[in-house]
Amino acid sequence: MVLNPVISKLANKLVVLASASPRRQDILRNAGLKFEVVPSWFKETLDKSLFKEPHEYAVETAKQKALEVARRMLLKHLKTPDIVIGADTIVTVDSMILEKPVDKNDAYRMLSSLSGKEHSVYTGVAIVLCHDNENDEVDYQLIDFYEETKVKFADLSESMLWEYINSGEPMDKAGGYGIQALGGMLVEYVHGDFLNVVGFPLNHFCKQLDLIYNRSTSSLDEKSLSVSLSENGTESNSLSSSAKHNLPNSSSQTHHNQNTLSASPLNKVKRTGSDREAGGSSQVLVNSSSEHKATCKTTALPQMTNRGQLTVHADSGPKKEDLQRMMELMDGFKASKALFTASKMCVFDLLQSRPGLEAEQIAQEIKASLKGTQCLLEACVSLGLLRSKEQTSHKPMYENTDLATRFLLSDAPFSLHGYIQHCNSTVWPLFSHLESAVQEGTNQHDKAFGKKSKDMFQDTVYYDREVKLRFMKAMHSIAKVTGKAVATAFDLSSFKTVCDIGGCTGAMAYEFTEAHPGLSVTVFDLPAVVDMSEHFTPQHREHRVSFVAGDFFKDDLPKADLYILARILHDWPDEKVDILLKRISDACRPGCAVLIAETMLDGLRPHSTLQSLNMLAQAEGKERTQRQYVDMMSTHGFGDTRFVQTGNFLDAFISIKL
Ligand SMILES: Cc1cn([C@H]2C[C@H](O)[C@@H](COP(=O)(O)OP(=O)(O)OP(=O)(O)O)O2)c(=O)[nH]c1=O
Repeated sequence: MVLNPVISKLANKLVVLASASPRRQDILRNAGLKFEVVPSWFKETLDKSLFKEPHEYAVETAKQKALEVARRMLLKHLKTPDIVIGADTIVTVDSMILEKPVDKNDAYRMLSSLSGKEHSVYTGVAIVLCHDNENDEVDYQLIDFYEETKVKFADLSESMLWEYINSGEPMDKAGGYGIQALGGMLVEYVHGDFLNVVGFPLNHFCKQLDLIYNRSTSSLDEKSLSVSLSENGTESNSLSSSAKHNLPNSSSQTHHNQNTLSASPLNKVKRTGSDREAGGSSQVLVNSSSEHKATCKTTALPQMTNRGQLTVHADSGPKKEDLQRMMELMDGFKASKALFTASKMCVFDLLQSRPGLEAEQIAQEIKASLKGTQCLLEACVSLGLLRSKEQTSHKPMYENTDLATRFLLSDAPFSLHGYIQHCNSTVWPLFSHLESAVQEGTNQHDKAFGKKSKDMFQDTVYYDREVKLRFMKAMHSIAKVTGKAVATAFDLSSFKTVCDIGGCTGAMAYEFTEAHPGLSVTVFDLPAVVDMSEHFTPQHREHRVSFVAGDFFKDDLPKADLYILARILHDWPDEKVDILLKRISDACRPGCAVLIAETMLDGLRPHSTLQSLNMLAQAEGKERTQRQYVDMMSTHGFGDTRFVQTGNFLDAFISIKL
């Protein structure tokens, strides 16, 4: 058997999957591969008209995804992965390339074009192999291939199409369908690798690994394509251009369902910096084949010095995009505070009930100066929160944008008003002491509010009715916005009883009972919280949610088949997480499960890393990576872990008690 020895060759390597696709993660994890997930930031916007064949587009996109991550890991995280895997799945029909639909109408357009026809699904895969060499450089090799699978759809009626679209399944999938789930019902036949349709051609991938690791590597050097990593993460020479012009020997031409290995030769990114380089353009050394070496000059390529520092060499002045980015970063706090202020002064609620008011009228209503109100309204317009319309009097009138209507009204179903007030009143003062938080490694309640926090929640949140209510409203609004995505992330049909540990107002619990008619949920939280939970009981909902008061570090946990920990573990340091997980593990029989919803640090997305800083300044904990959670869970006898990136603020994973 070829597959296991191949996967085991990667056991001690840092393997990185440059993909946010939960399907790809599942396929590779189920094959026994251990890897880190670092989703690529490469935007899938290559000009399709430059590619002669659709699969060339998928391969090129996969390459750019993998190269972007390889380069970012090297430059930003000072960590050299051994292998980075990128992939891109597209559907093609009638000479059209279909990617993920942007909205329901787009999904309709795609699915109706597939109805009753055979189409092709291509997944392009790129494997970037990285090696540190003796000269403190990083050598790269790039291998790519693609796989085609043919799929035939049945004739789809309008009602079927819309029922399927309204299920929500099409939205994050190429061609607007998921063959592995409800979309399977639309399919008459599949010719080729099923997993290729789901997002990753596992068999072909293993064959390529076999060629890389189990056969002679000389073939890697014999191919004549070269690649270097330029500043914007795109390749600067022959590989990408060959794909575009479809040259003979191009990797994208020769790989269709074959086991042939094609790879770029060794490419070196110099890590050593010198005075000479600091003054001029930087160099990327490229061995373009075993026969000759080429030196490819690029400008402004960030370089690692031998002390691991990053230096940027620029020939010209600062670039516009860089300045723009710096400006955005420096202005970030001003934008947040403008949002918080307008929200606190109820500007959005006012304009919802009376759209089209002028600045003067708004100033009167919110009891503020005209000058200040004008500045605030203009800022909100520039941030996309309000729209202004010129009148003949030249005085603009204001109304909410859709974004404001959806998230900023105090009574909207997905209102973030409560969370924004918490950010304004609690997080903002804490963040003004971030420097101390970083120096001391502790929360800043003492400096920001004169509150020592021996018992964190009791001393910082629940000591005062108003502060407690504000905190509960914040947790309530976040749980309402994230709840459905978490509740529907997994098939929970084998569970009957759920305990939502630290479930606060029950907002998450209600989402679970709504999504799963067979479930009943007990919310377990401190007496101070349970006392006030009836303020948040939703109307018109079936009530399979009950509340039990207790301290999850001390009191008996309610019995359940499934324990939910949503935004709980990030509050606590590892020692306390261990205590809590042990208590849950003791309460679980084999087959019971824990569902954790947190933002994961993998990929170092700003939302997650900033949330981790937030936990530092506000609590005792931090955000963690998938790996860290898996390790914690396995210490307490849980395994068979499945992750889902929900696309919402929270990611989710479920672990089963073994
Ligand atoms: C056709 C089809 C696609 N898909 C999915 C696989 C991919 O996740 C997605 C295609 O989009 P991709 O752009 O290939 O991948 P992605 O955006 O999900 O993740 P990333 O770019 O970070 O790698 O469609 C299915 O899950 N089932 C199907 O039947």
